[in-house]
Amino acid sequence: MALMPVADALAAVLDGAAGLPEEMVALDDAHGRVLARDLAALRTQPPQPMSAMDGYAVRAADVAVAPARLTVIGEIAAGRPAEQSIGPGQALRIFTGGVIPDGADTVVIQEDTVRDSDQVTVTEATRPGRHIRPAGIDFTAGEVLLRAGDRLSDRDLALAAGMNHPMLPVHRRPRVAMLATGDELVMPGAALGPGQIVYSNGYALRALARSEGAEVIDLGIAADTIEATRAAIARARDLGVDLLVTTGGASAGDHDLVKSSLEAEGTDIAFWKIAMRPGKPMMHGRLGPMRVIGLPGNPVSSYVCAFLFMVPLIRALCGIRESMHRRQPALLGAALTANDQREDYLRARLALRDDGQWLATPVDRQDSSLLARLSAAQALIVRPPFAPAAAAGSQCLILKLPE
Ligand SMILES: Nc1nc2c(c(=O)[nH]1)N[C@H]1C(S)=C(S)[C@@H](COP(=O)(O)OP(=O)(O)OC[C@H]3O[C@@H](n4cnc5c(N)ncnc54)[C@H](O)[C@@H]3O)O[C@H]1N2
Ligand code: MOO
Repeated sequence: MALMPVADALAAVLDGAAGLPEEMVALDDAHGRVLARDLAALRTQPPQPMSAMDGYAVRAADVAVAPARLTVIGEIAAGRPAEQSIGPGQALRIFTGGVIPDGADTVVIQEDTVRDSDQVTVTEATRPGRHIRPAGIDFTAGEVLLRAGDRLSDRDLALAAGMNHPMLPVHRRPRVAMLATGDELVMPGAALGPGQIVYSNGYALRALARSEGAEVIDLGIAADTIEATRAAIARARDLGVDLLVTTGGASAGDHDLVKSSLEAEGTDIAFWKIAMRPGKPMMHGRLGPMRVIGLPGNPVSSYVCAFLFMVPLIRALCGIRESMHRRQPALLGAALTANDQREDYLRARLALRDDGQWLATPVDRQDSSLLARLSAAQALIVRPPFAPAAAAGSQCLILKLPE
């Protein structure tokens, strides 16, 4: 199979991916979830005109000139509206959030008054409408304030509560199974034998998938045999996950068994090998309703490919409207040589210049096994195939990595 352009590979991965079925969740469980339907307010906020200050509800005509002496006929607190209305020469003591009584059309703050038993002297003249929040100034019943495809922020939850929704319709989380392959892998903390490598990839990939809203099932590490790899693939299929992500065993070596195992289980492979660096031996396919992303084993390759392909796919399955990463302009912090046929994703440090522009400086080594450089990077510099040499200070495009 020829190397596939990155854009075509991404289109293939996202083909037909849409929000999973809807479920209702309580507000406290809805943070970061994606709304499955537009959400209209069930009430008007505020429902009636309310005072924004502690003071006195009065008739503006009575306090157009100061000082003005008025008779206090009662008190209004938040949640306890007045039963009486006010007439000429009268005032009602009111507190923040209290409903403006009939007859009143302005509020005088208590700092501008002197109280003497049931009399109050207003010391500053005022005008109509002061310190009154009109009914519906925030929103009105029936108004659509949150939309299908919005990922719910912390502020959105407060708004949804204010709209009087105790539960929200959200898309089901995608279930993502993660499978590592490689006889050389041992768990962190173990004593390593000759040639052994600490299993690291899964920690970044699982955190990345979870932070995008997926529920992750860890299938552990499969031994480098067709039988073990096939059994793990079959397990993912039987669990009914939406996506299986494998790492390692993707390239051309005698022990790279993922592609043949996927095919033996009946996976329809859409592509294998992309024109990108890092991450050339990446594959994608479908096994019935389960999507499969086969990531290369090199730690940087697996992460960069997961960031570029798995993240938009998880977002699409979560139901997010805009699932693609956005490239941003930056200035190059170092000169680059001309690129070859593979789209390059260079790990780079980011600095904000005094003029507000980002400066993206590639880390000193770009080998796809270097975890320390990946961890030090905050962005990827994207270089199209055959990009000409570029001078330090010239424009480039970056993708910011998660913080
Ligand atoms: N003849 C060729 N050789 C290679 C090619 C090629 O096209 N022709 N492609 C190279 C590229 S590019 C990459 S990337 C790697 C990817 O290979 P695999 O996906 O088969 O990965 P492995 O061989 O299984 O592992 C590579 C490397 O990464 C380590 N590894 C694997 N899994 C993990 C893990 N979960 N945690 C930490 N480290 C892991 C593994 O020990 C190897 O060192 O192939 C090139 N070769
Ligand atoms: O794609 Mo590999 O990731 O170049 O090392």
